[in-house]
Amino acid sequence: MTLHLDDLRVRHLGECHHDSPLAEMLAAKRTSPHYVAEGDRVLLEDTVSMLAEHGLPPDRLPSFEAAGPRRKIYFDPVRVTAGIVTCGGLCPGLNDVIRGLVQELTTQYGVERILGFRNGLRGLTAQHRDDTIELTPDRVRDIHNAGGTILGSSRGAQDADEMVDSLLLRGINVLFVIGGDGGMNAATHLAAAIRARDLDIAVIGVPKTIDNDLPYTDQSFGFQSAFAQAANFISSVSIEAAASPDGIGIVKLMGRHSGFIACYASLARNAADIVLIPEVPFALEGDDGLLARVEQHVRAKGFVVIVVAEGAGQDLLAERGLLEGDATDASGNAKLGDIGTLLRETLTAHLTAAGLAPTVRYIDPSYAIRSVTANAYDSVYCLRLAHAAVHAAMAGRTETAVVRWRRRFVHVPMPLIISKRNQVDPDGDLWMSVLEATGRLVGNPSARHPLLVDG
Ligand SMILES: Nc1ncnc2c1ncn2[C@@H]1O[C@H](COP(=O)(O)OP(=O)(O)OP(=O)(O)O)[C@@H](O)[C@H]1O
Ligand SMILES: O=P(O)(O)OC[C@H]1O[C@](O)(CO)[C@@H](O)[C@@H]1O
Ligand SMILES: [Mg+2]
Repeated sequence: MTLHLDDLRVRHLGECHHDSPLAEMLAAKRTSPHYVAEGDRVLLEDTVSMLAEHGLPPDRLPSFEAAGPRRKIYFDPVRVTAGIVTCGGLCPGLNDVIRGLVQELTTQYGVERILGFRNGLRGLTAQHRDDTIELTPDRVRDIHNAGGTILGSSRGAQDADEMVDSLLLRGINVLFVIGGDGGMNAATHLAAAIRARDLDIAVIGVPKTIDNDLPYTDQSFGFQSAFAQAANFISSVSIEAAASPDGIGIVKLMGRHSGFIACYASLARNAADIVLIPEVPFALEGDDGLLARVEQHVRAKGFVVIVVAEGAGQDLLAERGLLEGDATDASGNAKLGDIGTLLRETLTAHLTAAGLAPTVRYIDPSYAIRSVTANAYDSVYCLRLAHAAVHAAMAGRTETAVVRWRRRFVHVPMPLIISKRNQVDPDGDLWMSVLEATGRLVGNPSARHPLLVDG
C-alpha cells in the first residue's frame, strides 16, 4: 500500500489557544540534526530511490508530524483529568511509561488529577470504572523498579460506548492507552465512539509489545529488555547442549506471528545453529528437513542449539492434528500449538532411530522474558515516549500514537498502527544477519526453509 501525506495526518480536537508552560523554552528552537521543530515533519521513507519514486516536492512527500511540545496547547492544564490504562500481555517498561506520564503531566503542565484504570480496558467498564488508582508523583516514584504494571492488565472485549460513558462519568479529558495491536485497535474504536458523540476527549496511544509486531515504529519499548532476557536462556541451553554427548538444546521464545525476539536473542549470543520463526516455513522430514539437518549438525559438531519462536511451524502442528482448531483467547488472538514439544519429541525419536543417544535440553522461558524490569535503554525510551504522549495530548491530538520512527519521535494516526503487522522480512537484512550468524547464507533463497540449506 502506497501511503500519501494525507494518510499520515493526525486528528486534532481543535485550535490550540492556551499558552504552553513550555512556550518560553521553545521560542528559539529550530530544526537541527538533533531536534525537529514544531511544524516540521519527519519522512516516512529514508532511501533516495524510495523518495525519488514519488516524484514529489519535499513538502508533499509522505511524512509524519513531529512529536514534542507545542508553544500553544489545546487543554487548560488545571482543568485536565488524565486517565491511564495498560492492556494486553505484560511488557518490560509499562511502569516506566506510567511513571513518565504522571511526572510529565504534573511537573511540566501542572495537571492535578490523574486516574489509573485497573486491569486493562476491563477497568473502563461500568462495573469497574469507579475502582481507579489516584496517580501522584509520590505514588509512582519507585514503580519502575518492578516489572509488570501497577495498574494490572487484561485481555477480553469491552463495549466502546460503555467505555466512553466511563470517561465522562470520571471526568477524563485525556486518556493514555498503553497497549499492543489489540490495545491500539480498542483505542481506535474508543476514539471513534468519542468522535461520534462530539466529545472533547483526547485518546493517545503508547504502543507496547515484546513481539515488536506493530508497524511504523522502529522497535517497541520493552522489546530490547525482553530479548536480552531471552538471550540468557540461549546461553544456558547452549552450555547444557555442548556439555552433553549428542546434545540438543532447544529454546522456545515468545513471538506469536513475528520472530523478532528469536532473531535478536539469537544474534545477541551468536550461539544458535538454527533459528525457526513464523515468517519462514520449514519442513521436518526429507533430505532438507529439520530432522536430517540436526542429525548432520550433531554428527559434525557434537551438539546443536535451536531457537524457535512459539509461532513457528504451526502448519506442522496442524498437519498432525495438534492444534485446537480455531481456538482464540479472550481478545481474539489465535491460541498456538506447542512447537517446542513437537521438536523435542520428533528430534529425540529421529536421532535415536539414527543410532545416536541424544540428550535433549528444552527450555521454554515463557513469561520469564516479559516480566522483567526495563533495562536502562528501555527506561530512557519509555520516559521519552511518555513525554511525547503528554505533549501530544495537551496539544489536542487524538486517535494518535506516539512512536519513534527512524530515531525521531513522531505522531502516527492510530488506524495506521493497526493497519498491518510488523514481521521479519525473509528478504530483509535482519534475517540475512541471522542466516550469516548461523552459517546458512549459501543456498537457494526460494527454498521453503532456506535456513536449513548448508552453508
Ligand atoms: N479488534 C479489536 N477491537 C476492539 N478491541 C480490541 C480489539 N482487539 C483487541 N481489543 C481489546 O484490546 C485489549 C488488548 O488486546 P490484546 O489482549 O490483544 O493485547 P494487545 O494490546 O495486543 O497486547 P499484546 O499483543 O502485547 O499482548 C483487550 O481488552 C481486547 O479486548
Ligand atoms: O499473556 P498470554 O495471554 O498468555 O499471551 C501470551 C502472548 O502474549 C505475548 O507476550 C504478547 O502478545 C506473546 O508473545 C505471547 O504469545
Ligand atoms: Mg497483540
